[in-house]
Amino acid sequence: MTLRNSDPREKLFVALDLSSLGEAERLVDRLGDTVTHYKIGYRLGYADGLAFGRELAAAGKTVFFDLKLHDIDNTVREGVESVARMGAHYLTVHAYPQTMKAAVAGRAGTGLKILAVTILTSWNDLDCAEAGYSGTVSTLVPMKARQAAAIGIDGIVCSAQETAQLRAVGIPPAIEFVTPGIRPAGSASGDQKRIVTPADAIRGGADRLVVGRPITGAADPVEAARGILIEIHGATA
Ligand SMILES: O=C(O)c1cc(=O)[nH]c(=O)n1[C@@H]1O[C@H](COP(=O)(O)O)[C@@H](O)[C@H]1O
Repeated sequence: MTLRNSDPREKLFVALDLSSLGEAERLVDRLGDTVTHYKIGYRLGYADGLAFGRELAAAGKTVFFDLKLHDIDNTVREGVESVARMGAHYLTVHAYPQTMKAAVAGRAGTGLKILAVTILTSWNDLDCAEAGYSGTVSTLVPMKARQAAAIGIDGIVCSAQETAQLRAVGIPPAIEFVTPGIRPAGSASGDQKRIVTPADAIRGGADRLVVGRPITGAADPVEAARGILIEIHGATA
């Protein structure tokens, strides 16, 4: 294992789900070198966060734009081309075959990695049924992950509850497993329904953990991030 791969910070994306640029800048300053990987989603992204993401990338941070794209092929491909020019490292799309194919075409020749969101970690089997799916989480996530792998997607977003099963059904190690729904023991689950602790996520084969409120909502975010990094380090083989 290389030194770089053994740095637990490589495995933690902090979700900057904050309401303003000022708040995000203050948190990033406070976290300093403790955190190297950031995710920017709807809340901050639509509040000048995309330009901030570009600045973070220029400052050497790894930046994940969580835009969860899903639209007609042309719009997805051209949108991905624009994101690739912003210097972000990761971008999410929903794991529908046409959307994933368009995203892979849009990022061709760039360093941008496309992550496919399978079934949201805030969903359980009842939510899948309500949305019109005939399958369950345990059948839909592998189906979508296989489709993503065949299309050439770089990573899969799922719960860490599913990662071991996905490797067992042949999703190759080159495809990263990026897992939200991470909750340190004793922390509030909020709207997340498929939660896993940081240590169990790593032991189960997650490559990267996405953590928002357990860090952004903590009285001491630096201490919360450090606690999660210690758990990741302790669980890394
Ligand atoms: O694509 C994502 O990042 C994502 C997918 C998913 O299935 N579940 C999920 O929670 N997320 C994101 O991961 C973050 C989780 O935040 P917390 O629940 O606050 O830790 C949020 O920014 C979500 O938008």
